[in-house]
Amino acid sequence: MSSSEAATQQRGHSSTSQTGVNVDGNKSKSLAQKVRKREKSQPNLQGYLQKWTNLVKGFQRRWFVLDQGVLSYYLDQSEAHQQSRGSIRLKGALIEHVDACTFSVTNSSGDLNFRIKAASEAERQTWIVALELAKAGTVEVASPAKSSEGGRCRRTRVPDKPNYPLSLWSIVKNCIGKDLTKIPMPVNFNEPLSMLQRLTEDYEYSDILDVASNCEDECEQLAYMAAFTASSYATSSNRINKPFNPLLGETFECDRMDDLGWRCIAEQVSHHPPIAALHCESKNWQCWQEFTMTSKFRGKYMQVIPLGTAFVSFPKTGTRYSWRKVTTTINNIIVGKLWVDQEGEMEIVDANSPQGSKCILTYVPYSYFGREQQRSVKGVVLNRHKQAKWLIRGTWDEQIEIAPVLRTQGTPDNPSYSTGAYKVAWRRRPAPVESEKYYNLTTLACQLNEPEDGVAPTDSRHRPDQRLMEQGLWDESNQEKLRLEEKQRAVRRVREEKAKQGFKVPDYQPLWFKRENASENAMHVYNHKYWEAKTTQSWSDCPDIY
Ligand SMILES: CC(C)CCC[C@@H](C)[C@H]1CC[C@H]2[C@@H]3CC=C4C[C@@H](O)CC[C@]4(C)[C@H]3CC[C@]12C
Repeated sequence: MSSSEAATQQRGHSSTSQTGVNVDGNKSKSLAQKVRKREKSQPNLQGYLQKWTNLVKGFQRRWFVLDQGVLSYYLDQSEAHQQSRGSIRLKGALIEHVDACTFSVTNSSGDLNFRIKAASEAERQTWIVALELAKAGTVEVASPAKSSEGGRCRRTRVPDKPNYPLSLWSIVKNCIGKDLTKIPMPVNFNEPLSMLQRLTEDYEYSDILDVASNCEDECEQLAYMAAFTASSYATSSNRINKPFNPLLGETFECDRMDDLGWRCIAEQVSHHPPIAALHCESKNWQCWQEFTMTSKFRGKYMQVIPLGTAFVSFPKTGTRYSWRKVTTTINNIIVGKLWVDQEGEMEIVDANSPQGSKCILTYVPYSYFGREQQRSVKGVVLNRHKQAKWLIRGTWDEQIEIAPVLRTQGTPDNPSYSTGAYKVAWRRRPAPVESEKYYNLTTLACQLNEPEDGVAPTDSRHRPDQRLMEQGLWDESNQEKLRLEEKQRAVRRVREEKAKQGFKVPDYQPLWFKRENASENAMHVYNHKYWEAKTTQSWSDCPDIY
């Protein structure tokens, strides 16, 4: 029996059922009546209960116990390890389903307890019933919060996507062979996020990096890295809208130090070809990447081949890794429902020594091995002597499991392994309720474009066409988009004119990144000036791009 199970039983509750919570039959009947009664006076209740059920569904293997007013969340042993920063992840999961302000999370010696803080008396009542339903017991829900504790209160959704049908084919049929970023497209196919914001979503499952940062075994660390790289594709399974192509000099900051433990800054450092540079930091790790892509539109489908490299460094273990992203294919451009696939081989290599250990991951394309293999990811971690040490299996849209290799048999060309037990290194959080109405955005994604005071004037959140689009004003947005693109072209023309007249005109100089040629592949790296500039609001060097 795991310790959590023991704890559960000690308190006189039995283990979880399918929905993660055991509801005593008789009790739930009377509670159901109670709910119906309350519902009459509180039409909102059903919504809360729906949210609650969805929340619980997401945690099938976990435990919920109500004890003296505190709803405790227990992890079984294997996950306790995986979620050493569980409070954050837990909070993240909860934020997906309920207003961020209704929760505060505390981490007490191994167990994770969360208290529910209601914003109003009505909401408090609602939670009492919801919790009673989930588990019989006396519940005490804290009274309305005076001020929101820790972290600020963030929005949890964006306006619904309006329905203005337009045929994609009618727009792109004359563009076969062209690059996606060069095809002029109305916002009807967009999502209300810039590519800078979309790339920031790579850190949605940053808790995997926190776990990896504590791995003493480099090969195990690499296995977690595999899970992390796969997790960044989760959203692409149902997000088939085009992010806004950032303007040259556009930036995006995302400071989630207070609740998620990281902050990220991104800048569009080149327009032709479009290149974005990102830098994300936390106390346990640092990540940076340069992203650029080539894309080919081939008629029925379109392929995006990302160029550029992503890096991670773990100060605690002194390790650094790098990898390149795999090819994304967007299918059914002409007819049918659009769908996205990932394919290719990804090598996560030791950035300190090329002879070091590495992880080889294969994103298996659809149709290769039939339906059961859809979206599957398989891989192996090799140590510096090329011996297999960990196996990785799973899918990029659901979960990744990892297991240590105990013995290798067979021939070098056709090895077979016996492994220890597989553990879940990453599991996707369930989609927020009704997200299909708003571009299938996750809660984090919704919060990325939330207006915020004090950010740079070049921040994606100030981009007017993107804001109008989010608000559903697509005609106005399309007009603005044309204006901004024209403004960008005008700046470029002036530069070209000057060059023609023999003036020496330097290329655009990024404000927050510098081009580094030290390594064999030149790339833009962070110059560590952004957050300092933010504290003093020194934005005078920012270009006027909107
Ligand atoms: C014609 C229109 C509708 C096509 C839309 C294409 C969209 C869905 C494609 C174009 C470029 C793609 C992105 C390319 C690279 C990455 C980086 C990776 O770390 C996560 C996925 C992500 C972010 C892809 C998501 C899907 C994407 C945004």
